[in-house]
Amino acid sequence: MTAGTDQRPLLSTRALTKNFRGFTAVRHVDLDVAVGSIHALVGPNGAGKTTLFNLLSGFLTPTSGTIILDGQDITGKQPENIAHLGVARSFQITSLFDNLTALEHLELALASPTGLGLRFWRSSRTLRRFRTRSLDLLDKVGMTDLADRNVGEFAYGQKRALELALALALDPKLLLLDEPTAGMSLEDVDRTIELVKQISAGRTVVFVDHNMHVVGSLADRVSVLQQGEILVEGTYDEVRTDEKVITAYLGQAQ
Ligand SMILES: Nc1ncnc2c1ncn2[C@@H]1O[C@H](COP(=O)(O)OP(=O)(O)OP(=O)(O)O)[C@@H](O)[C@H]1O
Repeated sequence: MTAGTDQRPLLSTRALTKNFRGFTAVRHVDLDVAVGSIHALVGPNGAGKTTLFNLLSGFLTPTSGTIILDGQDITGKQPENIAHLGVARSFQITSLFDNLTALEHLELALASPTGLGLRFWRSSRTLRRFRTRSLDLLDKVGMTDLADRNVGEFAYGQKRALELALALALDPKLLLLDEPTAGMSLEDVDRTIELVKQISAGRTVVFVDHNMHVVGSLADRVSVLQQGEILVEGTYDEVRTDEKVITAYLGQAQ
């Protein structure tokens, strides 16, 4: 977090809980994410990270508990409403179209009512209104050269960078990144770390990643989840030396 950053939470959950037919995937989670911070969610497989992300972005409705965004209760709101309130999510599973160019993806995203979906057909004249902003977003993720190329030709790392640009199209207050470096080469991982640092300027980021190099390089705070609960929260150095965290990960290794 940069010096002088406001410490007020942009996002808070209280006793957030999600049950799936008797199984509790997220249990009484109290999470505070400071304005302007980069916050990592880590934990062994099945700890509840994806479920928590789905709750924060409205893709799942909590069984109980509350989610407050910038002072507003967003518990139980639909994903489109949450997106409108300034929360953007980049997905782990790619949702790009091979036969559209990078520029077309961004123009469509900007032209759609929520900025997220590509569901609405728009005339090319309408889309051109979004060209400058689209090029600006491509520039932010270092993809200007690829603007007119079909996404089908892109390498995996380039597709993930385009997804980041799409997530930025809404100019979100809060950016949720689901495993931004999953499946990447070492080189792409380092490029993505730099990219996330760059695009996080002026916004708040929550991300899930299994790669501890990524977590250590990016996160101001780290919450470690285990069996749906927050086991430990702190800086990367605090959590990585914590006995409970070491035991949780050793348990997984065994
Ligand atoms: N729709 C569902 N119905 C029933 N159980 C579910 C559902 N979604 C998730 N779960 C269970 O909830 C638990 C938490 O899953 P979740 O995907 O949130 O974990 P995770 O920390 O994201 O794991 P990973 O690191 O492997 O992605 C798991 O035991 C999973 O099987």
